[in-house]
Amino acid sequence: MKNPFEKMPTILFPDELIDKAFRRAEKAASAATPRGKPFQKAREREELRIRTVSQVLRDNLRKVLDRTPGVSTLPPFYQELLDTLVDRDMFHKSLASINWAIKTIKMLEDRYVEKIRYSRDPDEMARLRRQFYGRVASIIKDIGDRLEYLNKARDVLKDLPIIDLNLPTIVIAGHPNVGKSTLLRQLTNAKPEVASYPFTTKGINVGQFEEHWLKYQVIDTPGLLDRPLSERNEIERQAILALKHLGKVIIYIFDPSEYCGYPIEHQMHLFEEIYEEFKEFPFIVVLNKTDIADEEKIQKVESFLRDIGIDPIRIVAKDGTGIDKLKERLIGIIKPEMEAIVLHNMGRSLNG
Ligand SMILES: Nc1nc2c(ncn2[C@@H]2O[C@H](COP(=O)(O)OP(=O)(O)OP(=O)(O)O)[C@@H](O)[C@H]2O)c(=O)[nH]1
Repeated sequence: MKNPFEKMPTILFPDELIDKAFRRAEKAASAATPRGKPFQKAREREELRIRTVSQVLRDNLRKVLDRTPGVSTLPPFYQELLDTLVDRDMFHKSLASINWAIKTIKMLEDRYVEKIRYSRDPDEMARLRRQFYGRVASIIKDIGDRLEYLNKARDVLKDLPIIDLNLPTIVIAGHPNVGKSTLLRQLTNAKPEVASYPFTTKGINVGQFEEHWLKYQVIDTPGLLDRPLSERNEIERQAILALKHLGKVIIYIFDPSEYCGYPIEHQMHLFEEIYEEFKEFPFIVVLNKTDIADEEKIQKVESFLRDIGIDPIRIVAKDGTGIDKLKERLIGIIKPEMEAIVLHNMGRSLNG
């Protein structure tokens, strides 16, 4: 799945949109070759102007509606992100007002075409057509603020991360510099794609790997799961909530070498916070940089973890040591769940 907002079109300013419609109408009217008496020719031209203006306006507005996903149809991950970035209520109201405008313009079109059909006076027809122009122009101006709001929302939303919501997702956490991106590269065997994520200047790193015909997605969100809760603002908390809709397993990385710049006591403290925050998730904890770490520090972290029932894995992300074991553990957690989902879906399609 792609970013669901990727196809949202830019919307013209109200004046531009109105001008465009009126210009098209003039072009259509002058290209037409109506036949009959003068009042019949005039009628055909005025009718054509009205229909064209209505069509151009409605087509442009319809495009916005068609290419903007309805909020309630979005996966929870994107709904959560939407809430942090734009006002969901305003977003919804803006779309509703476009819908209203489309219907009202169509209604006016039909009404004015009918009025013109009853007339035999070209001057009156022109007056009616101008009246129609005035009314549709004011409808477009009325929704101008809403259109502008959607334009701004689009600029923000089109940059949301491209994450495959169908893949089981593994989220990496741990202090800065403990080796998160090194592990991601090692696990996914590919240069991770850096997608922009609205809460960090660094972007989100996304990579995938395949094992036993199942694809897995690994993401690292620098700046998000590497600091204590108290240092996070409201938006970051919301972003973490969004991650919760996405993740299946958390890999937490310790750096017992302390080369990352954080003493192990700090790392244990952050771990406790993240462990608490994601308590409904399975955790896999790795001890990285065991090639350069003191055995004593490694054991200290290990015994801290074992006390809370976690069996950590020693790795060296830089050269791949321990990665196979880590993958095995990941697959052991995710695969049965994925298989259960596949069986469940197969059962459903067989029964229905
Ligand atoms: N000796 C050793 N160094 C490692 C290992 N894994 C990572 N490093 C080094 O640790 C440093 C930090 O690694 P990164 O992968 O950039 O760490 P990070 O957690 O992604 O950092 P941020 O994205 O800034 O949070 C780099 O210089 C890596 O080369 C390891 O297993 N052993």
